[in-house]
Amino acid sequence: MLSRRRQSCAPGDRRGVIRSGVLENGWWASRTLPTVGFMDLEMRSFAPSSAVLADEPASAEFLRAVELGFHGAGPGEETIRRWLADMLRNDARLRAMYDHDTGGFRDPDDPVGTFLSYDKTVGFGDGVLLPADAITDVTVRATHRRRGILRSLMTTDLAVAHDRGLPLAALTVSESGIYRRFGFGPAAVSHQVTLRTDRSFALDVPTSGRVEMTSRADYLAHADTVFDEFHRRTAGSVSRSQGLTDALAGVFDHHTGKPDEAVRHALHIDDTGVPTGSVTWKVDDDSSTATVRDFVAVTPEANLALWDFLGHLDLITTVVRRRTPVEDPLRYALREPDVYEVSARGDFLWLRVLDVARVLEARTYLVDGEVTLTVVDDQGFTGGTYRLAVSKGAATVERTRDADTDVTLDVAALGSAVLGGVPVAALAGAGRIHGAAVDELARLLVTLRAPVSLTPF
Ligand SMILES: CC(=O)SCCNC(=O)CCNC(=O)[C@H](O)C(C)(C)COP(=O)(O)OP(=O)(O)OC[C@H]1O[C@@H](n2cnc3c(N)ncnc32)[C@H](O)[C@@H]1OP(=O)(O)O
Repeated sequence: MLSRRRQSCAPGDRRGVIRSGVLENGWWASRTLPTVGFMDLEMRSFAPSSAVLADEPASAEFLRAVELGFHGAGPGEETIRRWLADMLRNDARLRAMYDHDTGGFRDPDDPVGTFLSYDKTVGFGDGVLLPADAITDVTVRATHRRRGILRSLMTTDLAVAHDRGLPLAALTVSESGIYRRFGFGPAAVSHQVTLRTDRSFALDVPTSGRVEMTSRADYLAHADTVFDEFHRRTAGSVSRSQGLTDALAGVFDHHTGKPDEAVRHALHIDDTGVPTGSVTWKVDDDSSTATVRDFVAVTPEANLALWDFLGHLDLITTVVRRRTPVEDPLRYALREPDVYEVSARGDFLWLRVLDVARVLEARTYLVDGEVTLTVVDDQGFTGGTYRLAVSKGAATVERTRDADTDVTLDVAALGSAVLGGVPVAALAGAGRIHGAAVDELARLLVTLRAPVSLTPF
């Protein structure tokens, strides 16, 4: 049951308040937030119930507002219809803020704030997948920024996720300075790689399996299976929606909604005949740069073979790949490693722990040991002291009233450290983790591989 309540701040009140509230599955949130200006705000939470655009004007306006927030040229009707269908398939939760004080210059049904979340899974490696509140499409109209609208939407969404028992929230960021205050920490780093593929490009190790360039349809027949296997095996991986797979494969162009015929497709098939890698790319207008749109390798063999294939495309002298794992083995397989340049680095996946015990118990450990952690959580979801005991690679985590804390960290630092994406020593050096047992925690949280996410959302 969803109820809508309208709140306002009094005209003329230059230090007024927004009181935002929403009743959802019995949950009531009410927040008082500092703000300025004249606003008559209402937060609505809703979900599309149809993929027919005409039946879903609020969802369509929501998507148009998202495009406005990201300075886009505006998605065409066909794109909106596709995203609507995807939201429907994925039980998206839309939260939008409306300002009814339009002065007569704006449609009051155009959202001034948007926020979308849906349930995904985050891989913890070895087949372990934890449910997560995946947050995206966060925008606030340029005229309404820095008045607490994002804070209001985020606080509501996280509280609902926590109440629903989700152990994690996840997002990718447009700017890195925004989300730590809400308990998110950068958890999986990724690189943009610029590969010089002139005559100096060559591997000096053999590759295995075969690479086939395919039609879009043949590619799509295998892409999900390849990704699902990668996701199952990989800590840090975030599950994908059909809409994302389709968009990366060029099934539709964001602006026109029509197929993007310039997108090319290839699969890697291993020596036993199983597809273990998939790649899509597009050649830029200069005809000499190939930009990778998607690159999924289940095995190191698939990774090398797909890179080798891209590196040998005739006429192409540069291959650019975003979302490259930080521990990409390619560099070490090259005859001349300096053709491989890390041209950008980004904190790609951010995690917000909502249930400390479930998250720490989900991963495996290389060493045994014990440590008592105090987690500081300004939003009150997870704060407290926990005893982490690891035996034979598995953790047991219990809340404790034990005053003897070994280590204190804020919840954002826990999000960064939990999958081994940011070393505990670096977080301690940054002053985000402290206490007598920092080294013991660092030893416990060490992982064999850095986490990897290949899912933009
Ligand atoms: C998960 C995603 O979707 S990532 C995409 C984020 N969206 C964009 O980048 C689109 C363009 N930007 C925007 O739409 C808006 O500026 C937003 C959504 C980033 C911020 O919305 P606002 O309503 O202005 O944020 P709000 O006023 O609630 O600010 C909350 C806090 O975040 C801080 N903050 C907001 N934006 C930024 C920013 N760009 N950089 C650093 N801090 C920021 C505020 O100072 C405030 O801090 P405080 O409460 O601790 O003092």
